[in-house]
Amino acid sequence: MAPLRFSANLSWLFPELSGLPARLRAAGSFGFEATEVAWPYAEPPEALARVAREAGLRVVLINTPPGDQEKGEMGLGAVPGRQAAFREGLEQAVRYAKALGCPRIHLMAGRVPQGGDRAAMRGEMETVFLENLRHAAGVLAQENLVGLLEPINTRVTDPQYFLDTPQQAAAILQKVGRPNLQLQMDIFHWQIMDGNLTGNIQEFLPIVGHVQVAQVPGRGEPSSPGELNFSYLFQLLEDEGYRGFVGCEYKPQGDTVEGLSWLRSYWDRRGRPQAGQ
Ligand SMILES: O=C(O)C(=O)CO
Repeated sequence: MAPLRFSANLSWLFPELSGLPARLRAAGSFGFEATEVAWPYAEPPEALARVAREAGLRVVLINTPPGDQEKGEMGLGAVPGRQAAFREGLEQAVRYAKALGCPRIHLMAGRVPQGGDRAAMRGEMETVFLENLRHAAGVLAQENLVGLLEPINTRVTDPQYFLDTPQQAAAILQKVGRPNLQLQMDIFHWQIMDGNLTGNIQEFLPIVGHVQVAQVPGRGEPSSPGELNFSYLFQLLEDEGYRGFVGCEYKPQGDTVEGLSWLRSYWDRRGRPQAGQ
């Protein structure tokens, strides 16, 4: 089986470095071939693309903008009344993805609006999400881009988030029925919501376009103390033939590079894919 390919999530890694350019350089120096950034929008895309190129890095995932974070927004895809803002954010994300050569965009669903009742709003929010996803799939297809839906756990991380299980996301993807919309599997969130990782990974991997990892419950390195056996989970992903990227989206428990010893060990044991493979 081919070794897994890892991506440095620079919205989480290298917090000891200020600014995305410095984090890009640090990720390249460590030996990553790829990075992902939730919201790269504070920097001009061409400047970021230059730094990434100089660092020998591909950018493999960005998110649609969060919306008005001061009003508690965390994505707009399923938020009633925010369709125009979602479409504007999608256009911005597509501009950045094209400049960065980034093939995937996480289409953030967003939260049940403050004061709203999840059960009462579920139908309306799903209808808005389906409408926005059909639009997004068409826009992305023109640029040969993939849109991703990520369930985020509502037990701990984000109780108001609209999309919180792979079952819900898969049902929405089924309804939209566009091949360039896929599932973003964040193993941290899946463990917290349901456990049953072997069963869920095997069931949903065929529609997965990106994976992210962090230990549970502390959201630290895969090697940090916690519930998950990543030696087993990485082997499972290899055995199941997963060929996408695995995003290191975790909170370093100390110095980022020291905390990456688990990845050095993986590369020592499994070898490193050649860049561009
Ligand atoms: O919160 C997360 O896990 C995300 O990946 C948001 O993009």
